[in-house]
Amino acid sequence: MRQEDPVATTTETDAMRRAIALSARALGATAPNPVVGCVILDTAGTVVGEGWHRKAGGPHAEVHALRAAGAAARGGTAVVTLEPCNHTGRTGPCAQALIEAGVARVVHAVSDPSPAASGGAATLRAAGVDVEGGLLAAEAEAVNVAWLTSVRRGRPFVRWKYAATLDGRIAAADGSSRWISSAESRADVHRLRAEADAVVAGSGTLLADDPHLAVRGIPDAVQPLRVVVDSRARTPRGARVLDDAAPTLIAVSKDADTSHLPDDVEVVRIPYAPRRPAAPGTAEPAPPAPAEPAEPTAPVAAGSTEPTAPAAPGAARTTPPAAAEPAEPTAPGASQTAPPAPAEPVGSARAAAFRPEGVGLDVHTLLAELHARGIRSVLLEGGPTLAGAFVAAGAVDCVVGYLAPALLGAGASALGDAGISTIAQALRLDVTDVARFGPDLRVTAVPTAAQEK
Ligand SMILES: NC(=O)C1=CN([C@@H]2O[C@H](COP(=O)(O)OP(=O)(O)OC[C@H]3O[C@@H](n4cnc5c(N)ncnc54)[C@H](OP(=O)(O)O)[C@@H]3O)[C@@H](O)[C@H]2O)C=CC1
Ligand SMILES: Nc1c(N[C@@H]2O[C@H](COP(=O)(O)O)[C@@H](O)[C@H]2O)[nH]c(=O)[nH]c1=O
Repeated sequence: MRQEDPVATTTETDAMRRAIALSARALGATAPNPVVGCVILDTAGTVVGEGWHRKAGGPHAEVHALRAAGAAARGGTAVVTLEPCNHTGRTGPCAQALIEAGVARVVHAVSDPSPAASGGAATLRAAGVDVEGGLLAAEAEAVNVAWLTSVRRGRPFVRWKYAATLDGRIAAADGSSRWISSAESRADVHRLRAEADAVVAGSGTLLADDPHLAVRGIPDAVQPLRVVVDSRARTPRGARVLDDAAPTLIAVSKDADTSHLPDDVEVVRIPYAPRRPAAPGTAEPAPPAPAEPAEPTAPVAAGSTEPTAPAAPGAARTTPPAAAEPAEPTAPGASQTAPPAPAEPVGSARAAAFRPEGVGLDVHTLLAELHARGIRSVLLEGGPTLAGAFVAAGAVDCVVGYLAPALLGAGASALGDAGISTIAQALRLDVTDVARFGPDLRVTAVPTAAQEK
């Protein structure tokens, strides 16, 4: 059934468009909070105040906008992308602030789905304020999709990004992959990193590429938490991901030896994944499957067995000074620091042989751990083995593929075993956007609604 269009003036619709644009300015900077924008119109419909929520713990969008409007807000309209909050968190309830400012009408786009903060519309109505919801809801939802998904699913939103040739290869037969996509595409990836709270890569990618995974070339970007999913703690001491450009977390198994890692590297222990059957025709042997009891995770400092206090929500990120983009290695596999150990083949059977349980760490527990740290959006940068595990776990909410007009004919394909063995099980997607970046195409797609769990 189609929802009734909200009753709103053209001025209010224009103001909502502006509020949505304002909210997008803080993407990647507000975790664990949503992005929110607000515009205040006076009684004549003139814009008298604007604001957006800039970071967790700081004033909400409505408060910024009301401050800018001053007395001109009285009798006016607040146009806001999310239903005003109704609770006292680190700041006071926005519904109350709007009532105290004498606002006569509130137009919001999206209702707040979080149990703690919802109810603002009812509070406003009870105080005699005219409230209208649903204006440009789809546009506002699109900007806030990560936060809204994290509230609805109780885990971070996951955007899986890869760069492939037109024949679907993400690396050549020798494992080299730098670079498949163009400089323009790679610059866009830094924007995706800046909008994410965490960037996640597997140990295969770490060992093959020695990736850096921080945001480069975007001044004032809030750096995401770099997460390496590395059951056996094979991350070498000199890995680029361990520099101080951004915080880093190494997720290892309960029994991994982390003594070689620098003392200040944060390590979290995650249980192994339960075994899942390999798709027919894949090299991965299916190990026996003892039930891994669900375990609480305990963050530990590297080389220590003592749990350390998890970072406060929203505290996982730092804002270092804008760093210049370092010169990229041009030779395949060439890195700027001590080269890491040679990579194992993609989906290595040897790696599986180490473990009596499933392949790698449990994706759900990993995401729960990140959620508990205030992470609301994850950019999964592969590689194909880890991406396959995320797809198999039903934990990919959006796919961003950069397709380069090149052919390789051999080498790893974009996605490893995802537990899909017959065409009827294909994970069908809806394409939501196609764009050009230099010579490449960027295709954005989301799982079709029918398959959403
Ligand atoms: N073009 C592109 O966009 C990209 C290309 N690449 C290329 O991909 C190749 C590396 O691919 P790949 O080896 O698949 O790398 P991955 O990054 O997917 O790492 C796979 C490894 O991650 C570890 N792991 C931990 N938990 C899990 C889990 N739940 N499921 C699966 N694996 C888990 C396993 O090793 P362990 O148990 O020892 O931890 C596993 O072998 C390189 O050639 C690289 O250049 C990589 C990323 C992007
Ligand atoms: N090869 C390839 C990509 N590879 C991805 O980028 C990571 C390198 O990140 P960084 O070291 O921070 O530049 C690498 O580990 C892998 O995840 N990405 C792309 O956009 N295009 C490409 O052609």
